[in-house]
Amino acid sequence: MPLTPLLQRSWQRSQEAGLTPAGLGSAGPHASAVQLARARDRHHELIAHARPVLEFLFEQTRGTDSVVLLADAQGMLLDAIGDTGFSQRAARVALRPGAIWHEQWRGTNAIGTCLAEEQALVIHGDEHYLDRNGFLTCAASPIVDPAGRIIGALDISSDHRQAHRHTLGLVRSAARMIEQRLFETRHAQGLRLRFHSRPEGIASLTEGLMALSDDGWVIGANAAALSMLKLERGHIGALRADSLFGLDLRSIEAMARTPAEPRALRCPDGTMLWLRVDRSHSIEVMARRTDRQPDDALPPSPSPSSSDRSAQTTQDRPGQDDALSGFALGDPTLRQIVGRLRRLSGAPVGLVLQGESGSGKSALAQAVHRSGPRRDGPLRTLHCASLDADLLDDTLFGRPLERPPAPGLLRSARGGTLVLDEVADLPLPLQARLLRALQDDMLAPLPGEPAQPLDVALICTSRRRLIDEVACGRLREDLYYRLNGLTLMLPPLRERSDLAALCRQLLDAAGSAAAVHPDLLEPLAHYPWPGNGRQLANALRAASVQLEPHERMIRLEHLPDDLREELATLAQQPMQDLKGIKGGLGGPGRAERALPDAAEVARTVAACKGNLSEAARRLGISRNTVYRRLREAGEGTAADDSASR
Ligand SMILES: Nc1ncnc2c1ncn2[C@@H]1O[C@H](COP(=O)(O)OP(=O)(O)OP(=O)(O)O)[C@@H](O)[C@H]1O
Repeated sequence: MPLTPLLQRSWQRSQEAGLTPAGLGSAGPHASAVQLARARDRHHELIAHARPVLEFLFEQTRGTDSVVLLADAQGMLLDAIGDTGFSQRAARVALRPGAIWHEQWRGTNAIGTCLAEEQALVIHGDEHYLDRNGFLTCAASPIVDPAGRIIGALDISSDHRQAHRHTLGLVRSAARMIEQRLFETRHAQGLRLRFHSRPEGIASLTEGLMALSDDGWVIGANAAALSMLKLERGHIGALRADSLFGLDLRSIEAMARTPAEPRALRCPDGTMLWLRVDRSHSIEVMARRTDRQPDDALPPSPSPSSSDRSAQTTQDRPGQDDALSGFALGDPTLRQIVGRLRRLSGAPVGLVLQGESGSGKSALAQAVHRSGPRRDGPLRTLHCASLDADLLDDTLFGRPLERPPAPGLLRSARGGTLVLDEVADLPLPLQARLLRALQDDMLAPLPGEPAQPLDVALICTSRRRLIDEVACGRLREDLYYRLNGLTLMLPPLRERSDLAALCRQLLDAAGSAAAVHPDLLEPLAHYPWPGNGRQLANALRAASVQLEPHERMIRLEHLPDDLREELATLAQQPMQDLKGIKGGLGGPGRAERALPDAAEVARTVAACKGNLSEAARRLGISRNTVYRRLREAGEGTAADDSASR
């Protein structure tokens, strides 16, 4: 059978992974029930949107010996629906939730290969690398999120005698349905642009969708939009709508407010557009490409200077240009968080901010204070993890009997805000004392002064979930309920869709006029950022000082060595992992020697005193894989502490 170039590449990867066509008995990798539950929890949004589509596909294929599958971006099966008889047969080759169909484990197969090749495809019969999968014919399509990242794959697997030419089209369309649902949810509140070469293509599965941030940056686009505008994923977050459509944001917003007939527009590159505004304040744009040359790619728009941007922000969001708006850069989760904080503003409700180290909890706490009615009052912070019990007591409650008396933070924050950083690190006796003060809502009087009401807004931050701290006895339950009026979980940087905007903000804050080159945004978006915003801010600061005086764009070569190294490792994964373990081609089969599991990785990291780089070296895998394994084992938080080492 002549191999297509795609199959050649995939077979080559399978071979390099140490697989042999007759290999892999029953010992293929399979997530434990706990790991599967965690993965399903992590991907709950994808699963929720995919489930009705899976059911729809199942209806289309019912009675044809088929199973419909949903996988995550690593090829782990998250959901499956199929004909009972065939499902049992499929389960024998691990076509069931928890199995991992990444090419490195199961060779050429529709799910793993579509993820590796980033395209929809069919793998039929003996095109599968492993003989045992030869009875299957499978069609799969990647699923891409609004930020342009592949987040999973959809697959229909059938008995190879049931191969049908239309299956690939069906899977591809179904994947688009899921992507559209994700898009609508993630960008329900923002401005949305809809493109098509024909007016009747609007709202069809082939429409281009684009979402804009409040200040006009492109923060989401589906594959059709990128293809119609000849853009790449890296442009998401790096372009402004006005540079694409020749319309300033005010005009777009004005149209969004008034229902109107579609309006013709000509883009700067000659593309004809029709713009229609609907009542739900989304915008529909119909695009007709004119005689643009194929290589006439849209140039990335130059980033406006920070002064341009701040001027525009002030104009575009009257009354909203406060410290909190610095967190609404385009990521839907953060936008929702900011919305909830604005509604909370000034209410006497305890606020708890949870999130990984460096995800911006302290920065957000400061922004809450600066944007609320207590902004003119004091802002104080107590770092509960960094002081011993006596010092904490003195710092929080003061030393009233001393001459002069030391007031303590509870008193000095009166009329303002007190941030309790890592509140569960307060020793239990101090927690009891704090609870009493909060319940009394009064401060013990200083000598010669009357007792005073507390009058302090409390914000607690924690890297761990406070409810878990209660469960393990580190935080008093009664204090927890007193502190916890509204709990918000900040997303880790790797899950945010506003990386480009955050880079600009951090560079601005560092006083740098530099910008991140669009080509660099894609690798940065795939990096897991264990140190979150803190790590990004440091990397950008370090990179910006590497620029020559005539340079403005930060590129790969300007990044710190360790980050560059990790990005390079990441670019080579998963094959790099395999090489580290197997010593390249010809090594023993995957079934005999697997990647170290999460427990082994956790043990090695502990032996290396939390130094992830050293653990990676000892295990012969990349640091990024170490990090991923720790997260699988639920130990990401512990690793965060040492991740910057
Ligand atoms: N909107 C933002 N999102 C993420 N990071 C930000 C943001 N704004 C600023 N940062 C950067 O991230 C750094 C870390 O932020 P911050 O100290 O608030 O994190 P944290 O979650 O409180 O971390 P830790 O738990 O380690 O104390 C800041 O100093 C800043 O450089």
